[in-house]
Amino acid sequence: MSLPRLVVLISGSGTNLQALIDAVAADRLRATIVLVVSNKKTAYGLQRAAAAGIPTIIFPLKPFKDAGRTRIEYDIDLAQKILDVRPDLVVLAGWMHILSSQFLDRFPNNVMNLHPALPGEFDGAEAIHRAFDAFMEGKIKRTGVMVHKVIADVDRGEVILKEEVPIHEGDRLEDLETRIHVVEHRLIVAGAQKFLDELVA
Ligand SMILES: Nc1nc2c(c(=O)[nH]1)N[C@@H](CN(C=O)c1ccc(C(=O)N[C@@H](CCC(=O)O)C(=O)O)cc1)CN2
Ligand SMILES: NCC(=O)N[C@@H]1O[C@H](COP(=O)([O-])[O-])[C@@H](O)[C@H]1O
Repeated sequence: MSLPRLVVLISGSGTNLQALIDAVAADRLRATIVLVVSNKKTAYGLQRAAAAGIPTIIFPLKPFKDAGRTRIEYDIDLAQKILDVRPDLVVLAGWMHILSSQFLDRFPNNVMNLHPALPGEFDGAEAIHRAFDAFMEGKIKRTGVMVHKVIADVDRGEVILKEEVPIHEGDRLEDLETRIHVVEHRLIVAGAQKFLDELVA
């Protein structure tokens, strides 16, 4: 029986992609990563994929904008490139574009996102910084990480896994970022495996 096929979308360093790569190599994630797509040509995650022998596509939005084309057209082209490799699951691992319904309609119930916040808190970009600011204002004592299904409503899809992350007195932002990234690297693997197990159940 062939392994489930993952496509991973990135925009940056790719430490969460690396966690997936390492988990597949160590047989802690029963899947194969068949493609990595980045919207940023400078994303270090592209180097991580290449080092692991994983095909990559660099697909920036700017050429579409420069040609007077829309984000919807971008999303439709992006979806087709991904569909061409027949994924079982698309993982957003630091993918920093909001995906339109025209993209999501092509992937019913098999897009997953990692987000460094708890459900209903700090949706969107810069979640860790915003949580740290809320802590410094005395509003929260903890934040967290979640893996969720992706719907049009940003970061509001069904939660697959979540984990609280404490914020300690005296923490600097980088202390919280480090603590969160450790949880992310574990949760993205566990969340992908749980998602795949539920797909075949
Ligand atoms: N339809 C959905 N698209 C995406 C989701 C989602 O849940 N539904 N998750 C995000 C990831 N993400 C938070 O987890 C997130 C990433 C980026 C943004 C954002 O405001 N992006 C800006 C552009 C930023 C940039 O290009 O530097 C934008 O798209 O205008 C919000 C949330 C991935 N997509
Ligand atoms: N809203 C989505 C979001 O903020 N995603 C965040 O981007 C970073 C990607 O790091 P990486 O490129 O090292 O995996 C991670 O912290 C991830 O939670």
